[in-house]
Parts: sequence; structure tokens; C-alpha cells
Amino acid sequence: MTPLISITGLTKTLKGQGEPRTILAGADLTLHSGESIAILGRSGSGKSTLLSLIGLFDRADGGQYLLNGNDITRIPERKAAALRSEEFGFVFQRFFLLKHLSAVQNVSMALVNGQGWLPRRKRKAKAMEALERVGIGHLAKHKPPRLSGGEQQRVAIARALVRDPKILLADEPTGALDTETGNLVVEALRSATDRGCGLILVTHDHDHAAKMGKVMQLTNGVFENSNQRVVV
Ligand SMILES: Nc1ncnc2c1ncn2[C@@H]1O[C@H](COP(=O)(O)OP(=O)(O)OP(=O)(O)O)[C@@H](O)[C@H]1O
Repeated sequence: MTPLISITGLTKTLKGQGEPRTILAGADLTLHSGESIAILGRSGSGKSTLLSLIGLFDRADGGQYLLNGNDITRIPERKAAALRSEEFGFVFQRFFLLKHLSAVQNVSMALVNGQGWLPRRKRKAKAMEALERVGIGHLAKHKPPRLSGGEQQRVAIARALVRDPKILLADEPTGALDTETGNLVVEALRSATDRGCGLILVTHDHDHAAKMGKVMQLTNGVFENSNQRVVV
């Protein structure tokens, strides 16, 4: 089966004010439908940089990036923006919820500017379903200030899932949460793979990483152990 993502020899050098710095020096990664990958690496090792290349917020300098078998290594921004909204869901350490809207309204907002118009009632039904998928359907009417950090992050996950992305990218989604709450969030993310979504989780937490199907360690701009499979 064609992988969702196939990345080979990806390189990225950042040119700031000082000397150019090579962040990625030939990273390889393959993600299939229904697969989950954790990316570990010390602070500054380039995990977020790699995720921003995968999520098409930025482009690599070299190497190859195939999405569903199509070469998108040098895709122009207009096409990248369309792919970002069609193919990807994003979850970050910060939740970015709108405080004055309820949980279900925050999730339905993601359907307002999508491909294909949906009437309000259908948007709400889809948003409710997404909240139920992450175990917080009963909190649909609550506004973010009344929700715990873990609950807010699960609203953010529901918002990412409501558009049925093929790939979910999560950048330290448990960074602001305690371990137990983080476990619920990681389980909510992992459960997305049951429906065929591919998941890439950037984390510092080895226990959370071990819940993914595969763990990859980013060191000096390359993956150390890209063939290592973790049995959970
Ligand atoms: N726009 C930029 N210009 C110059 N350097 C940058 C820029 N963005 C990131 N960097 C540097 O690139 C390196 C990789 O950053 P990145 O955020 O990808 O690391 P990370 O592994 O995600 O780190 P953390 O675990 O702390 O989030 C860091 O040394 C960072 O300082």
C-alpha cells in the first residue's frame, strides 16, 4: 500500500543572523495509514522543524517528500495551503481555543471554512461526534475556562479530528499537562489511528512515546533507529 508519507534524506539549514545551522541532515520517515510514530529528541534537535516541514508550513532544502505517493517536496504555497487543510490535523502544546465559545462551538468552527459547505445542524452533529470520540461529549456545552487542561486539549484534538484528516500531527500536546492527564490525551490521539488516520507525536515523555506503534529518536539531524519497533 502507498504510504501516507514517505520522506527520504530530508535536509534543512536555518539561516538566521549568525552562521547557517543545519537542523536536519537527511531524515527518513515513512508513515502508513493507521500507523502511529513518536518522535523523541533532546530540546533543539529539530523535532518541531521536521513537523513544520511535514505539515507544509515550511519546505525542505533537499531530499524528497512524497504525500500519498505524490512528490510535494517543492510544492508552491497556494497548493500547500489546500493540502494542509484537506490532509492534516494539527495539535499543539497550547490549545488555541476560543474562550467565549462552548466546546462544541469551538469544534464546529473548524468546519466553517472547509471544503464543502455544511448546514449548522450537520456541523454541530459532527462536532458532537468528534467530542464523543475523545471521551468528552458530556462537556460539549462548557466553555474553555470551565474545563481542565486535559479536557481543553481533548477539545483541540476533536477540533483537529472533525475534518477527518488523513494525518494527525501533534507537537508536544502533553507538554503543559501532568502525567495522568497526558495519558488521556495520548489515548485520544492514538484512538484516531483506529479509523486509519496516521499519527506523528512529538514528545519528551518516553512513556507516552511507548504507546505509539513506533518510536524514532532524532539526533544530529537524522533518525538514529528508524527501524526500531516498540512492542506495547
Ligand atoms: N526561525 C529560526 N531561525 C533560526 N533558528 C531557528 C529557527 N527556528 C528554530 N531554530 C533553531 O533550530 C533548532 C531546532 O529547533 P526545533 O524547535 O525544531 O527543536 P525541537 O527539537 O522541537 O526543540 P524543543 O524540544 O525544545 O521544542 C533550535 O536550535 C532552534 O533554536
